[in-house]
This record gives sequence, structure tokens and C-alpha cells, in this order.
Amino acid sequence: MTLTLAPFDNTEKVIQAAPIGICVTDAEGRFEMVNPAYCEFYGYREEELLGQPFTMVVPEANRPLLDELHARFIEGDSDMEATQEWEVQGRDGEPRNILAKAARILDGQGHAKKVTFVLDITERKRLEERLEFLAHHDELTGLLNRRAGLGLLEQEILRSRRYDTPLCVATCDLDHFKRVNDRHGHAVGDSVLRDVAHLMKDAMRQHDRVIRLGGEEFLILLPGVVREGACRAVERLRQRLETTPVADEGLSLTLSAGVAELQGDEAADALMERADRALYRAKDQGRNRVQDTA
Ligand SMILES: Nc1nc2c(ncn2[C@@H]2O[C@H](COP(=O)(O)OP(=O)(O)OP(=O)(O)O)[C@@H](O)[C@H]2O)c(=O)[nH]1
Repeated sequence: MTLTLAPFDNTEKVIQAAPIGICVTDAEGRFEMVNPAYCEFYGYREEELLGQPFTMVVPEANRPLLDELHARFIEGDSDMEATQEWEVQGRDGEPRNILAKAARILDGQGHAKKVTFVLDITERKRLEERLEFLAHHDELTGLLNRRAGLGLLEQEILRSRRYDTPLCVATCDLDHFKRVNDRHGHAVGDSVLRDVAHLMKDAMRQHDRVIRLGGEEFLILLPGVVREGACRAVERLRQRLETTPVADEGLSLTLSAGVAELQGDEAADALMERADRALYRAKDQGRNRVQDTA
């Protein structure tokens, strides 16, 4: 398609009206032209940008790399730069994401410049990151979700076999949680779950992983720990929950737990089943206790 701009050169108007950011940088990477959309996106006035190095809108750590890429593009053979994603920052310092595509152009004296087209993809990026997070985490508590947790258990089993190290699991279930919902409403129930999740993560060691299996049921993976050690750790958690009021209402909650240590060539579901059986025993025996599979 041929675009005819004659008899007048309307390029300037087209650039000014473009809804995407456009800038021209000289061989040293200084701004020579910025259009209104570019200024608006970064929160600077035109006169604040002109003559400045374009790296003023990228995080400090990336400046040397971007300077080098700019110089290489200006001196190189290719007239078009592939579309790339970058993290940038405007006047307010907030990180944003852009898609940038660039072309090399020549001025009247034959000097090479770079024209860059900038598309704001911050929202899309945030949405992608959120979807990625939600694929592996439970939205209410931020803990790993069931699918991710069971995947992790499979990995921990492989690791335990390869390095011949122990591995324990604990299935935990809040006691009489239904009463919280019934007496205080679902929103308070949600707050309780959030606080309990936070307490569980805080009470366990860094290498332990806390997973929300669903409802008021959690799974803790304790790699490198034998059954007695795992029981002690989960007992500490039980005591801590018992003595820590949760949610704005300061409610007292307790939990029951079943602990099992991986045996021989046991599969993940068999290990979980043994932990579950211990949990049922803890419930049967009056709740608010930790049972193991001995
Ligand atoms: N607020 C809230 N409640 C939930 C959520 N998921 C599950 N529940 C509730 O958790 C309750 C679980 O009840 P039960 O399975 O009877 O267990 P329990 O009352 O804790 O009794 P025991 O386990 O026998 O001690 C049900 O009322 C569910 O509706 C959630 O995400 N938010």
C-alpha cells in the first residue's frame, strides 16, 4: 500500500496525533523528538526530555545494557529492531512495561538516528502475572493451591529418594470451623483462614511448604525431617494457634493434624492417605491434637 502525504508533508501531524509514544534518539542516545503520547506516558514535559539520554526512563540497573544496545543498533546493518518488552519508569518512579519497536532512519546529513514506538502494556503484564500467580496459588490465603502443592510433593519425594533424606507430610484441619461461619458469617470465616495461613507460614521453617488443600484443610511438607521432628514442629504450630486470637474478632481456633513420614517406595497418594488416617484419629480423639502414623 502506498501512503501519499503530498502535496504537504503531514508527517509531523501524524506523529503528534499518534496514540502511541514515539521518540527519536540521536547516535548518543539523546532524545531529539518526543511526541505528546510519549510525554504523557512517562509524565514529563517535552522540554524536560529533549537533549537528555533516553536511559532516564529505564531502571538504573538496565541503563548500561540499553546504552550498548542503542549504540549497536545505530552502528549495525539492520534497519529494524525486533519488538521487545522492557521495564521502564516515568517521573513517578512506578515500574511500567512497554513493547518497543524501533527503526533506523537517516537525517538530511546522512546521520543515523533511531525512532522508537512505545506501546504501554503495563495492565496486560499485571493481568498475566496475576493469572500466573492464581494458577499456582489460592486467592484467599496466597498459599500454594492443591494442584501446585501436590506437584511439589511429587518433586520432594523424588528429591528425598535421590539424596536419601527423610520427608514428612502433615495434613491439618481447623476444628469446628463451620461454627465460625455460622456464628460470625462467611467474611469473618475468610479472615480466619487468611490469618491462620499467615500464622502457619510464620510458625514453620523456611524449607517447609504450607499448602491450602481446600476449605479449612492444609498440607505441610517438611523435607529433611524425620517423623519425631515433624511432630514436634506441627505440635508447636498447634500450640501457637491455640494461644493466638485470630481475625479482628480475636477468635480462638484450634487445629487437628496427622503426620506421616515417607516410607520405602511409597507413592504420594499412599503417603497422604496415611497422614489423613492419622488426622481422622486426631479428630476422633477429641480434636486439637497432632497424631502420627506410628
Ligand atoms: N469462610 C469460608 N468458609 C469455608 C471456605 N471453604 C470451606 N469453608 C467452610 O468450612 C466448613 C467446614 O466444615 P466441616 O467440614 O464440617 O468441618 P469443621 O466444622 O471444621 O469440623 P471438624 O473438621 O470436624 O472439626 C464449611 O462450613 C465450609 O462452608 C472458605 O473459603 N471460606
